[in-house]
Order: sequence, then structure tokens, then C-alpha cells
Amino acid sequence: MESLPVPSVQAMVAATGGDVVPPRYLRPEAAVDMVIGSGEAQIPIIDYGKLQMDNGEESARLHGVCQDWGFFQLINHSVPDDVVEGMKSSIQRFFQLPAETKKGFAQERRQLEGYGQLFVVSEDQKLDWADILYLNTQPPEDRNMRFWPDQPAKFRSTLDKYSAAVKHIADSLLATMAKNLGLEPETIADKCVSGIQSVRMNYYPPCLQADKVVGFSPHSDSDLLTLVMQVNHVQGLQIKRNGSWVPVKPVEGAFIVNIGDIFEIFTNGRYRSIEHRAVVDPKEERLSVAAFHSPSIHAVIGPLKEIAACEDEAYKTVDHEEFMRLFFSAKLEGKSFLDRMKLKRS
Ligand SMILES: O=C(O)CCC(=O)C(=O)O
Ligand SMILES: [Fe+2]
Repeated sequence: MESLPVPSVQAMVAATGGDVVPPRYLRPEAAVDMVIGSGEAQIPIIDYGKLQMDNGEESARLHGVCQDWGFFQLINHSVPDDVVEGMKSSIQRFFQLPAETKKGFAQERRQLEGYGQLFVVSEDQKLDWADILYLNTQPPEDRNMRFWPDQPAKFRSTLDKYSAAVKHIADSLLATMAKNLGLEPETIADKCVSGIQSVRMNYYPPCLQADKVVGFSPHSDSDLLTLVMQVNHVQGLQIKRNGSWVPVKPVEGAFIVNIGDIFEIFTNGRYRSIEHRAVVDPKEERLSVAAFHSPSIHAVIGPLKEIAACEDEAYKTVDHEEFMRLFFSAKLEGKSFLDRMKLKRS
């Protein structure tokens, strides 16, 4: 698994002032897409504190939101402020480091981790207006410290704390979601013993011709559940709903949570992953941190037998390693990966 090396967009913008857009970044298709005006829609808000108190009303709301939206903002979560703020400042400071220093953590051949970009599989493919740092964070034995920045000084210890705290929330949400689907909470939890977490830190430089580029191509996440933190005040995340893009207005201090492809496969389509993308600001940089949660690498990925017992399976069953290999070896294009995982009905 690997992604072809591409230039740093941040370095390119620093060199040109950001008003030059090389052809490989021009995305005319994005400009014609319909975007719902801001203020018209807001993704639902779920209160984590209420879920923890076994509040039946809040978990019923969560069930409705998972079926109807696949995206929500999680408030009142338990990650301490200093961990959240520490993570934000570590990431901002990492991307402020000189280009040469960041290159010390660059991706290597046949590896996904590190500083660079993902899903670049051909030399003529269009590119996203972003640089990323992608790291395996859980279980700890999966970490490759070679790619973990040692600058700023607290980066590693902060990411260690952040990753554990966010994993804890994801596991707890997954247990509630399993219950909401009439499953034993262990049904999903058992597959997540030594569950995998990876963290993708996204840096979107400004682009004076922002409507001509895309920060993150339309995609659904491949995992079970993603928790995204907005690092600064610049908005850019949009979700696809009823055929239009809906901008997400982040609530201060909330996590943006979304259902991934593996959840859709596990539940045979009861909860669906939602297509989303990131757009770029003309004047200001934007940063976000996505934490992806997947079952153990030894788990089988296919419809859960508890759900598929009385209905046709709509998705293939593959081992987790094969699933990851398939996901990372193609261009990200909406939900096309999940479509390839569907069983064709005759
Ligand atoms: O930048 C964002 O807000 C979204 C990032 C995202 O979709 C991802 O990392 O998968
Ligand atoms: Fe995503």
C-alpha cells in the first residue's frame, strides 16, 4: 500500500503567494456543484454526557440521527480541555515548521504513514489542495515512531493522550449504537478488541482561487466511526445531503462524528456512510484532525450475522487486511469504493 509522492501544497503556496493553480489542482466539476446557503441546515447535536447517564431519550435521538444523517456533532464529551488545546497547538506548530524539517517525517515507499498525501494512484490524477500527516495511533504497538514528529516537543505525548481519549469515546458510542440496533453491545465491541485507530491531520493552505480547487475530494470514510476536530475557526467541511453540499458549522468544542463504510457493511446498510468533502478558504489556512476507528486487523469485514440472519447480505465479506488494501489502492471518489463492496443482486 502506498500513495505516489506529490509536492507540498503549503510549500508551493509559500513560493507563489497562492494565486497560481497548477492544472493538476484545477477541479472544474466542483464549481458547478450546488451548495446549500449557510444557515439553512445544521447537522444534529448529540450530548455525550446524557448518553453516559443512560438517557433513553438521547440514545433514541442518536439512533434517528444515525439513520437519517450519518453525521452529528458531539458536545459535552469527556476529553479534557488541555488535551484538546494541546493537540490543536501541536498540529499548528508542526505545520509551521520549516519545509525541510517536516520532510524528515515524509512518507516512504510502500507506506501510508507520514507527512505527504494519500490516494494518489496515477500521475495524471487530480490532486487535493492539502498536505497531511497520517499516523497509526492505536493499538500502541502499531505505532511507527519514525513518523511521529519530535517537534514541537510535546507532540508525541499530546497525541498519545488525545488518541486514547478519543478512542474511548468512539468505543462508548459504538456500544450505544449497537444497542440502538438491537444488538448486544459486545457484537461490535468484540470485533474492536485491539481495534485500530489512525489519525489524519489535514492542512489546507489558502488559495486565492478557492472555488477552482478542492481541499479534500468527495469521499466516505472507510472505517466504523470517525471523530473530527476543527483546529482553527476556518470552516470548510461539507456533507452531501439530498444531492446538495451542506456546509457544517462547527460548534465550539464539539467533535464532528460520522459513520464510515465498515459500519454500513456491518449493519447491512441500516446506517450508511455519508459522502463529504472539504473546501478551501481564499485567505486563511484551515486545519482539522480526523481520528478513524476500525475493528481489529484480524476481524472479518462483512454484514454481521446477527443482522444478516433474516435478510440477504448486500455486501461482500473480506478479511480486514484485504479491505484496507482495496481501499488505499484506488482514487477516492465519493462512495465508489463501497459500491465495489456491494453484492450485485440478480
Ligand atoms: O477537514 C475536514 O473537516 C474533513 C476531513 C475528512 O473528511 C477526513 O480526514 O476524512
Ligand atoms: Fe472524511
